Amino acid sequence: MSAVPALRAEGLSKRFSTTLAVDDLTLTVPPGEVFGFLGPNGAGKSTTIRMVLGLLRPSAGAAWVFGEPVAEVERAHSRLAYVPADVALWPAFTGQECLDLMAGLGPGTDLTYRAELVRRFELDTGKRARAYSSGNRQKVALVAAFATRAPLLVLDEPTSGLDPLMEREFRRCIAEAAERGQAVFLSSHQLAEVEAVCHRVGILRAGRLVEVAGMSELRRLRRTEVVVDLARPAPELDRLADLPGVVDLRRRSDLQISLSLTGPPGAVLRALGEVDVERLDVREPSLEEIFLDYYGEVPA
Ligand SMILES: Nc1ncnc2c1ncn2[C@@H]1O[C@H](COP(=O)(O)OP(=O)(O)OP(=O)(O)O)[C@@H](O)[C@H]1O
Repeated sequence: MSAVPALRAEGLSKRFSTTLAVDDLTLTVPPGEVFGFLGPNGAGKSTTIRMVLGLLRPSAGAAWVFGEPVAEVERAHSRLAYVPADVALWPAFTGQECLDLMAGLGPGTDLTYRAELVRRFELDTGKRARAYSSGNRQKVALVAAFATRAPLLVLDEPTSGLDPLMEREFRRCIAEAAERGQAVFLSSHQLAEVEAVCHRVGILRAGRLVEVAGMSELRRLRRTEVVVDLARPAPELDRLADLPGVVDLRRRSDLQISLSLTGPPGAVLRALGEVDVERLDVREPSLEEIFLDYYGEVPA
């Protein structure tokens, strides 16, 4: 395995008039690593990726793909495949024609794997691209990128239009890519997604990389919001506050409590099993809410 990083950024910055969209970003992604690039809307993820692709000139700093400066577009792109957040395809081409065109542009395509991916993503490649939904356009771009087996995959929020079954397929493809030694740079604003597929994650906040963490460190950011509606008052639930992993227990009324859970739910579920619960609402907070909780403010 090459010792040269798949992706390296050094002091990478981009200013748009008064907005410092990316501020002094330094990071390294070795070959074979799935790196999650996490941040709320507007944090600077797409701007970073556009600089990495050579589509946008940095105001300061530099980036390299397998040692090639990203400004050397042809050489850098011979080692990478890219899926943008908003996939645009040639409207009059069928899905198959788009795939064939993309296969001719990139670093080479494994046609057997591509056929397998078309099947797994249930992509109807006979349709014209203009008739595709945004999710289907995303699938075409994902199939084309995964089928290249490029040593670096750069994916910018690639699953925003995918349904849960396809999201599962996407996660399998990422795992397969990592097993083959490909590096993946995955931008996302979904904590659950990066938690499922990434080895390491960088958190971007208002253009600055505030943290690079392994997945176990990231899990401390994770919490579940639980709201319990009761059929009748249950004052004994006050003791939930003493259970491990329960934070911020609130009694909203005689018949409703809410809490945040940071660990396994077993103890809470057992306690709830002993009272008369009418409705249970469990949800993952958005990344914005987690930031608010963790940093005490919503990123600008
Ligand atoms: N061409 C541009 N001109 C001026 N400002 C821009 C431009 N492109 C991006 N920005 C600003 O830079 C900041 C970062 O935007 P960017 O699109 O990189 O964020 P993001 O993390 O990708 O967000 P999202 O998840 O919404 O795609 C935002 O404040 C945005 O408004």
